[in-house]
Amino acid sequence: MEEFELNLLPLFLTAFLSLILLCSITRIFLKQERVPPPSPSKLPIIGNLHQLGSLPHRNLHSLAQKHGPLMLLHFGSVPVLIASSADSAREIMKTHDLIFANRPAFKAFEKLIYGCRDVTTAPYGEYWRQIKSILVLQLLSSKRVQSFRSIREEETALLVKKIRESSGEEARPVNLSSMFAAFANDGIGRSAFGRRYSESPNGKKFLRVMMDMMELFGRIDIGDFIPWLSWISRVNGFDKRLDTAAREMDQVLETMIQERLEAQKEKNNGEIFNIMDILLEIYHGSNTADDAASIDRDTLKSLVLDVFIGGTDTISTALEWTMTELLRHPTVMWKLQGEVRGIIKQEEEDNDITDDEVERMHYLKGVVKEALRLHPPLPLLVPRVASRDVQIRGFDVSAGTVVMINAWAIGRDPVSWDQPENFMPERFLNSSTDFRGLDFELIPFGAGRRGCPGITFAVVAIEIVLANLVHKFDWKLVQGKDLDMSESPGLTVHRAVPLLALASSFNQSIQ
Ligand code: HEM
Repeated sequence: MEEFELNLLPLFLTAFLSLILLCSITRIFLKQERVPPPSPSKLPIIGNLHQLGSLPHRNLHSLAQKHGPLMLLHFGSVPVLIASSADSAREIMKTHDLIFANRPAFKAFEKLIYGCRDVTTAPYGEYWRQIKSILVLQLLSSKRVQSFRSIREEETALLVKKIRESSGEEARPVNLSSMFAAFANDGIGRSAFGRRYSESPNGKKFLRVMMDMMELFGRIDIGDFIPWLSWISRVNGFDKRLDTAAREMDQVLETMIQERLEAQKEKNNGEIFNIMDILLEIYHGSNTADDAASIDRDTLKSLVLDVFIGGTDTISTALEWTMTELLRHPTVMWKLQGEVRGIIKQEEEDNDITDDEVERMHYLKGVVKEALRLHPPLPLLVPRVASRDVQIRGFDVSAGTVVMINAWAIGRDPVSWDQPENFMPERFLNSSTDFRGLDFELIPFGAGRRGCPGITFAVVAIEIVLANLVHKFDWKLVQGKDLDMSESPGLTVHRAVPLLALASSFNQSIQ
């Protein structure tokens, strides 16, 4: 028996060693089979962070031209997938939308937005589904956007008045950038809180803190990418700035809630007409919508921030770039004026342009699409993160990889667009290509589950402003000055220098 056991030992040992060998070979073999997307070379510790520069969409576009439409970069120790073609965007936001439905939890988001309790930064899951449905079905539905029509019309009329006044008899240059910013702030302010916030002390503080927040969002916090260097943000004051902005914003929002509750008591008519009113109803449990979920106070404030952060800078930037392109392309401007002035009948000349009339302005719609193609306000959209391992266009992408989609590069991709660098709204006239998330060559609003819920709100505002500006004025560049097309760094990419133009009032009846 002993002899038998002894004889078996070498056999067991051989079998055991063979098994280990087999496992190792299989592992090596499987590892070799994993094909990561191509990567530019990186530096120790910082990875590819140094290649982002101040305008990452442009630098990533140049890198993609060398390495392909799917690249794997490393920001510090974090793998970041960059998608720069319509096909790769489609795979991420349509084929594998669920896997990429999460957002990375950056520290600025966590600190500034109540631990990511808003729709934009909340992790994908039941909570996000509930609050997104509040935004989509209650705050930004087509019906609700329609109900804000009088606000849009009044704010547009005010913009036209300001242009007339600031231009004067002698046609002084008008600063369109600052006027568009005021239009977006006041339009959203009135839709959200029922009043123009640029007029009250608390509102002014709100706008100041909001600007601070936007600046902080646009910064790279080194600790998000190289965790052992997170102490730098404590030393250089970044953490303190985040804490101060979060505290100040909370105070301002609390004051707004109190003001709104007081206003409701005074009126005592329970009339619901703005976003804060609806949110307060949901918060107090008196909302009667079928799917009304309850929300706590931090969620209420986070949703207000969603509307402000999502809507103000983006709308004013879109207007700024569209007018820039119109001023640089007088033939397009002339064609657009022809369309708008042809539809607005002479006797209505001083009346507001209606939504129905705008619906018939097909060239205007082409102009807006073309401007958003060349100048998506958020050129890298809002980052997503892979929740599990997945293959994209034959490449292996690991769970935890952050994903950035370069909508700016996709809008200029010669594979999708003829003469991509040229501003040609005509390209949309006989085309069904739209920006609502079905055509991946044009995705200024993103697509899929995490797509922008504010498209209708934004587009009707942009269209009505442009229709009025080209209807009521003739426009020229400030004499002798070519338009500087530089972009300013940040999450939302504005013009680096304000847009100045000459406006002269147009009177249809004397033409
Ligand atoms: C021209 C105007 C606008 C542009 C270009 C724009 C663009 C975008 C983009 C690119 C995203 C990310 C989409 C994705 O990950 O696929 C987004 C998300 C979002 N936008 Fe907009 N947006 C605009 C206007 C608005 C407005 C007016 C609001 C609200 C009033 C708004 C609220 C939001 C929110 C809450 C999200 C987060 C959605 C989510 O994560 O589920 N946006 N927007």
